[in-house]
Amino acid sequence: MAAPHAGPGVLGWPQAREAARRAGLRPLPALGLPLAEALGHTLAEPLTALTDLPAFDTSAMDGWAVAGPGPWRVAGRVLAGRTEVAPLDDGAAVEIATGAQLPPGATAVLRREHGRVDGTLLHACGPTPLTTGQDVRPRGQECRRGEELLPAGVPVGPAVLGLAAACGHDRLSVHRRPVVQLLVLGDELLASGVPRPGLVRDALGPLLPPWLRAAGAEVAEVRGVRDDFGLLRDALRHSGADVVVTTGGTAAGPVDFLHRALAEAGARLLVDGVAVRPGHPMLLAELPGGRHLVGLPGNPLAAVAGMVTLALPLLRARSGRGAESPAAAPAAVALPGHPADTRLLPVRRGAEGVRPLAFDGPAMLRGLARAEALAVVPPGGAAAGETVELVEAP
Ligand SMILES: Nc1nc2c(c(=O)[nH]1)N[C@H]1C(S)=C(S)[C@@H](COP(=O)(O)OP(=O)(O)OC[C@H]3O[C@@H](n4cnc5c(N)ncnc54)[C@H](O)[C@@H]3O)O[C@H]1N2
Ligand code: MOO
Repeated sequence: MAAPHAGPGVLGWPQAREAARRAGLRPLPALGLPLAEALGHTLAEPLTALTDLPAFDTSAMDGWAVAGPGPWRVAGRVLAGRTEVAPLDDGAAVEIATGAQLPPGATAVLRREHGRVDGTLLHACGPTPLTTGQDVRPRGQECRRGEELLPAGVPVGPAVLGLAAACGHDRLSVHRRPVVQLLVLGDELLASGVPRPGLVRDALGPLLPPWLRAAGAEVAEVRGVRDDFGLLRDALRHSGADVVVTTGGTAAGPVDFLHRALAEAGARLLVDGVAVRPGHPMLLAELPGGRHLVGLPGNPLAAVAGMVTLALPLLRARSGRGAESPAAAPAAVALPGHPADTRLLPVRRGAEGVRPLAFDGPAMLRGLARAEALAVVPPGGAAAGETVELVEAP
C-alpha cells in the first residue's frame, strides 16, 4: 500500500527498472588501482594494449625451430625467457621450447613428436608435410600496440585482470565502487540460532551482501535496526553511504516507519511501489547529497525482487557499468502470472526451456535457492513455448 502523500505512484516493472538505472547515471569518479585491488571494479577507460601480443614471434610447441625445407642441421637450443636469439641460416634448426622467442630466419616449428634426429640431422616424420608458419604464434597475432581490447564499463573479473597483465598494465583506471550500507529492520529478527515462536532468522543479512559485492558495490556496513522511528531516522540522516539499502518496513504495518523516516531525512521518492509480484511495496528515494536509498520489502523473495528491479540497475549505473545484457528463454510449461502485475518467478533451465520451481511464495527461499534465473512473467501469465525475459538470481 502506498503511503498517504503525493509521490511518483506505482510504476510498471520495466518503468521502475529504467527509473532506477536513470537515477544512477552519474558514475562515481575514476581512480587508478593496482591490478590486485581492481577486482570487482568497473573499467573507467577502455583497456588498450601497451604492446603487440605476442610481443615477439613465439614458438607454440616444444620441438625445433627450422629454416627452409628439411632435413636440417641441429645447432643449439632456445628456451623460454631468452631475450637474445641468434638468427637461423637456411637448412638449420634449433631445439626450441613452447613460449620461446623464434630465431630470426626461422620459417616454422616442428613438434618434437613429428621430428627424428639422425646423427646431426633432423628429419620431419609427421603425418602431414610441414608448412610455412606452422606452430608459430606471430608477433601481433592477438592484438597490436594501442589497440582497444575492452570498452569502458566492463566489470573487472579475473579474465580482465589476466588480459590487462598480459598486455602490460600494472594499474587500471576504474570507477570508485558505490559504498552501500545495509540496514536490516525488524525486532523479530534473530542473528543466529533456530527460529522460535515470534522470532525468525534474518535471511537477508546473509543473502544480500555477497550479491551486492558481486554487483560492484563495497558493502561498508550491515546493521540491524530495531523497529523504532528515531533510530531509523537517525541512521538515514547520518549515513555516509552512496546507497543505503533497507529491508522491511516498506508496507503499512504499525511499525513500518520507512516512509516517515525518509520524509524527515529530506528524501525525494523516485519509485514508491511497483506493479510486480512479489515485492510490490519496494521503493527508491534520492537522499540529500545525491545519495540513494533502496527500500526492499521484508519478505525475503520480495526483497530479491527489489534487488533485481531497483538496487542492481542503480548500482550498475553508479559503478559505470552498462545495462544488463538481455537474456530470454522459452517457457517449457505455462508460467503462472498475476492478473495485473508482472511476476518474477524462480526457474531452472531445461532442454525445452525454463520451468518454475515449487515454494515460490514471497516469504520463501526454498525455490530460489535452486533457481538459475528469475523469469519475468507478464500480467496474465506466459503460455508454454512463449519466450520470457530472464534476470539474474542471486
Ligand atoms: N496491509 C498491507 N499489508 C501488507 C502489504 C500491503 O500492501 N498492505 N504488503 C505485503 C507485502 S506484499 C509485503 S512484501 C510485505 C512487506 O512488508 P515490509 O517491507 O513492511 O516488511 P516487514 O513487515 O518488516 O516484514 C514482512 C515479513 O518479512 C519478514 N522479514 C523481514 N525482514 C526479514 C529478514 N531480514 N529475514 C527474513 N525475514 C524477514 C518479517 O518477519 C515478515 O514476516 O508486507 C505485506 N503486508
Ligand atoms: O510483495 Mo509481497 O512480496 O507480495 O509479499
